Amino acid sequence: MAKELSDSVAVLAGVGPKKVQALNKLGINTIEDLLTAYPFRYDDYAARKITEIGDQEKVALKGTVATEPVLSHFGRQKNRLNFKLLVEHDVIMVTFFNQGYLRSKIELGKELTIYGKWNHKRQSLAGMKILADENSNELGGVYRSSKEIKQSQVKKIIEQAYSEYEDVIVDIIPDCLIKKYRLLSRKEIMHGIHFPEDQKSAKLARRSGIFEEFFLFQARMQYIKENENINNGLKIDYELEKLKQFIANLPFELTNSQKKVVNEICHDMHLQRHMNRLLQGDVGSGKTIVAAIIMYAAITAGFQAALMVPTEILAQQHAIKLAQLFEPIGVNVALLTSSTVTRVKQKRELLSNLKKGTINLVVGTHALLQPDIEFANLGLVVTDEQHRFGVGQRQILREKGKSPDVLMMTATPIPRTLALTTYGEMDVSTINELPKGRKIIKTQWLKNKQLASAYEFIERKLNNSSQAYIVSPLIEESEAMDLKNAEEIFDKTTERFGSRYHVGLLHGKMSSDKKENVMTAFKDHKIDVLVATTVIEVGVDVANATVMMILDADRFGLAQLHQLRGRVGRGDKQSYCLLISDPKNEYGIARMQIMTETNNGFVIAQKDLELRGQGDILGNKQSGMPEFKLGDPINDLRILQIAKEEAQQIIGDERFKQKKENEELIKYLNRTLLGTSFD
Ligand SMILES: Nc1ncnc2c1ncn2[C@@H]1O[C@H](COP(=O)(O)OP(=O)(O)OP(=O)(O)O)[C@@H](O)[C@H]1O
Repeated sequence: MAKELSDSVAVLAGVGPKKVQALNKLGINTIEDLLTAYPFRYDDYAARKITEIGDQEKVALKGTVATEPVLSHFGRQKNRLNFKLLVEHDVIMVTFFNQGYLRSKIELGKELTIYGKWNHKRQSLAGMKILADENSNELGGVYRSSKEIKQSQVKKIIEQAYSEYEDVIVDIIPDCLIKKYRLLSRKEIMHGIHFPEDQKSAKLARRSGIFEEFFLFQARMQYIKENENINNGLKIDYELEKLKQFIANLPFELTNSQKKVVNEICHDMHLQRHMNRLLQGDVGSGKTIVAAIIMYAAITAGFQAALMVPTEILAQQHAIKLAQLFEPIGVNVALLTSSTVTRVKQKRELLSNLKKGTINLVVGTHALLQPDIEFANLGLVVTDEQHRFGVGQRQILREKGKSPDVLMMTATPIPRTLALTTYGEMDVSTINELPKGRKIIKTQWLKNKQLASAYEFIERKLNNSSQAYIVSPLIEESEAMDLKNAEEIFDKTTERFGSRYHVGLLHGKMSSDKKENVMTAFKDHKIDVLVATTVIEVGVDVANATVMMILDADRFGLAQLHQLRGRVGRGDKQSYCLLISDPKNEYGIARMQIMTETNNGFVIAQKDLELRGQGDILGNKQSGMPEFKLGDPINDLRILQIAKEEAQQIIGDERFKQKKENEELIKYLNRTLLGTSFD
C-alpha cells in the first residue's frame, strides 16, 4: 500500500501496541503527528570551554579519560560511576548515576565528549550521556515524553518515521506563498527542526515552520467559516414569553451586562445565519446563567442543546444546577461523561433518548464527541473554556446537528486584536460587571515561613462557619508528584485541624464517583477545608467558601491564579485569597504583585500578555490562546496576521477548488477537519 502521512504510527517497525498507546497519549496518532511533534528546546552538544560555563549549566565537555572508572554500588539498585577527565589543562571529576553500563565505554586515554550538568564549586560534571562522535557538533532536540515512553525512544521513532516517509512529504502551502515569503519546503522544515546542523539552520527552519503552522490553522478556521456560509445556519424561533417568565423566576435579577449579552445572543440565534460567538466575562460574572437562558431559548424553539465542559466535576456540577433550574418546567437534563457512558445499560438508554429527542439538554465532557452519540435535533452547542477543545473537536460536535449555533464561553479574556487574529471573525459578547453585592476579594502574598499564620487565619474563618480551599502546588512535569504533594498537604492539614474541622481531598486521579462525593460533601458543608489540585480550577461554585490558599503560587500563571481565586467571592461574604510563595525570579514576583493589586480579569489578561512578551512563558498553556507547537501568537503576532490575510484570500477565492496549486491544501483540510467536504 502506498505510504501516506495519515498512516497510523503503528505501521512503523518496532512500534508495538504499548508504544502506540504511549504516543497516542502524547497526542500522536499518525505519522504526520509524529513528524510535527517538534522538540520544545535543544541541548547544545558543541563542546565548551570550562572558563566560559556557569554553575549548573548543562554543557558538553570534550577531554581525555585520566583515571580508570570506579563503579560503586549503594542501596539496592543504585550505583555511581566516577572517573577523571582531562579537559585542556583542567582535570575534572565526572560522575554518572545509575548508568553503570557505561563503564565499558570509558577507557584510560580515550577521548570522549560528555554532556552533563556542571558544578562550578566542585569542578565536576554530573554526566547525562556520552555523545557519539557524529553528535558532537549538533543540537540535540528535546522532545515531550512521558512515564510510558522515554525521550530517547520518541526521538528514535521520529528518526525512523522521517527516513521511511521523507519521500511522501509534500508541500501543503500553495507554491505562490512559498515563493513570496521565501519559505523552506515542508520536508526541509521537518528536517531542519528535528535534525538541525546548528542554531542558525534550526532557526531558519522554525521560521518557515511557524508560518506553515499559522497558515494551516487560519486556513482551517477560514474553511469552517466558508462552509458555514454555504450550509447556512439555523433560525431559532424561540418563545419570548416563556423566556421572559424563566428569567423572572430566577432567584436574582440579571445584571445589566447579563441582560445585554442575552439580547445580543438571542438576536443572533434568531437570524438564519450561523452563530459563532464568544462570550467572555470575568470569573463569577454569571456566564453560566446566561448559557442556561439561551439554551432554554433553543429548547423553546424545539431544539436540543448541548453544553460541553472540560472536566467531569464541572459537568456534574452544571448538570445538577441545570436540572434544578429546568426540571420543574419540564425540560429534561442529562449528564454524559466518560464515566456515565461506561455503564452499559445507562449508556444505551441515554443514547436512545438523545436520538429520540426526549432529552432536551445534555451536559458533558469530551465524551460528547464519541461517534455513537447522535441527536434528534441539535440546535445549539455551548462550550465552556473553549481553548481546551481543539477546532477539530468543536467541528465534530457541530456536525452532530445540522450546523447548530455555537457559543463559546471563556473567563480568560484576551485582548480584542489578538482574539480576532487567533479565532477568526468570531462575534464577541462581553459581560463587564459582577453581580451586585460582590465584595472585592482581599488578596495577600505571604512567604512560606508565614504559612503557620496563614493556617491561623483560615482557622479563624472556619470558626465563623466559612469554608476554605487549599490548592497544592502545580507540578506540570509529573502527575505522580502532583498527587503526592496533594496527599502530603492533606495529611498536614488534617493534623493541623485535628477533630475540630473536616478536611477533604480532591484530585484528578480519583474516580468520578469519588470526586462527586467529595464535591457534594463540600457543598453541603460536611467538609470545611478542601485540599485540591488544580482540578477545581474552572467553574466550581460554592458560595460559602471564602478563603482560597494557593501553595507555591509562583508556579502558576496569572490566568490560572485568577481562575483559582475566582472560586471564592461567589456570594456576599467577604472573601480572601492567600498566595504562599517565595518566587524564584522577577516574573514570579511580578505575578504575585499583580494579583495583590487587581481583581479585574481583563487587566490581569493584559498584564499576562505583557509579561509573556518580556519572556515569562510559564503562563503559556494557561492563557486562553489556542496552543501552537511552534509559533507563539504574541511574539509571532506579525506572522500570524500575515498568515491570516493569506488564508482568507486563498480560501475565499471563488476558484479555490479548481486551482491545481491548492490540491494538497484541500486534501489537508479534508483530512484534518473530518467529514467536512466541499461538495
Ligand atoms: N445577576 C446575578 N445576581 C446574583 N447572583 C448571580 C447573578 N448571576 C449569577 N449569579 C450567581 O453568581 C455565581 C457565579 O455565577 P457563574 O457560576 O455563572 O459565573 P461564571 O461567570 O460562570 O464564573 P466562572 O467563570 O468562574 O465559572 C453563581 O452562584 C450564580 O448563581
